[in-house]
Amino acid sequence: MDVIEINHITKDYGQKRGVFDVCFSVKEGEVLGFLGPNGAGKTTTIRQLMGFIKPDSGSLSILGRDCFREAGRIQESLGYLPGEIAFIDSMSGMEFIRFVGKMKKMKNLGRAEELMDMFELNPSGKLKKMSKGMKQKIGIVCAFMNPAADTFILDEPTGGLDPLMQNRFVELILSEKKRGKTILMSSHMFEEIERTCDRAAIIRKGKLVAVEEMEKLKEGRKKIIEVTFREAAMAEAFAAEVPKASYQIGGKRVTAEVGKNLDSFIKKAGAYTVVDLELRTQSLEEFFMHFYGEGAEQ
Ligand SMILES: Nc1ncnc2c1ncn2[C@@H]1O[C@H](COP(=O)(O)OP(=O)(O)OP(=O)(O)O)[C@@H](O)[C@H]1O
Repeated sequence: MDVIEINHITKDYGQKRGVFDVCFSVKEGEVLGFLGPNGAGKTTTIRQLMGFIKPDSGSLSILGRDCFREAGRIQESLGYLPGEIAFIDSMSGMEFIRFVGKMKKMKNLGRAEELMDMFELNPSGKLKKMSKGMKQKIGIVCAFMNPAADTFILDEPTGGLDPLMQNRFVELILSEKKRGKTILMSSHMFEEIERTCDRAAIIRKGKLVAVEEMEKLKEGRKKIIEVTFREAAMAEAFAAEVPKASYQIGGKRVTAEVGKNLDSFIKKAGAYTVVDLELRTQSLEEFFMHFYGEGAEQ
């Protein structure tokens, strides 16, 4: 069953800004990563899901309710983490968490306490004196504090968090996923997407360019081979024989993408004196650049 449905939405801000005919859905119990470069339209899409802005055309729904008309009802069982959180600066972190708890009509803050422990957050200080990372932790606590929430929408959830806390965040997502929660999250962090998501939706210049199973994206990554020869002349001669090989002028190293051609690549290299050989898999980030780059619409 699709929990979050985005049906051909367009929000046109002019000068090719906005989102155009975006269409995808998030299934029950799925974690979907929403990826794209700066200004691609991730936040614009998320704001429409939250009912903050109305699409020019198309529609969005969460659990069958229209995101714009029924935003209030939807939010009762939704956890939301905005990209930029508007805090009431005069409050302490704890006062803010209590305030959000009250808005969510929560009877106790047990889950919030657990999350504060998990993220090693001391919320007693004033918000205006808190670092970006601390504020982000407060945002995470507020987004996940309602145990009754079944759907989560997270806009750049780990912005400002250090690597240790990014790891805690990945653990939190995996545990919520185990509980069957449905999660849509936008991110620039390829590692956290790779570790948490079932599928990824990729947006570029306001248009969706791909929605793919994570496993399939991982399989699609190329292998990169780097061979170092004894002499630069050997590297040059070898690079000329291999399509898609890159060779730095004057260098001894040749870098190439390999797939089915691995065997012929090795045999050709074997005709020269090889002093070092390295094989690595393209990172997810390198792989996504192919969707982000020029000509990605094709
Ligand atoms: N209220 C608005 N009025 C005019 N243009 C807007 C408005 N909101 C967003 N835009 C433009 O729409 C485009 C998409 O912006 P959006 O914030 O959705 O991108 P994003 O993918 O979330 O990027 P980032 O990763 O930088 O947050 C940008 O060109 C932005 O300048």
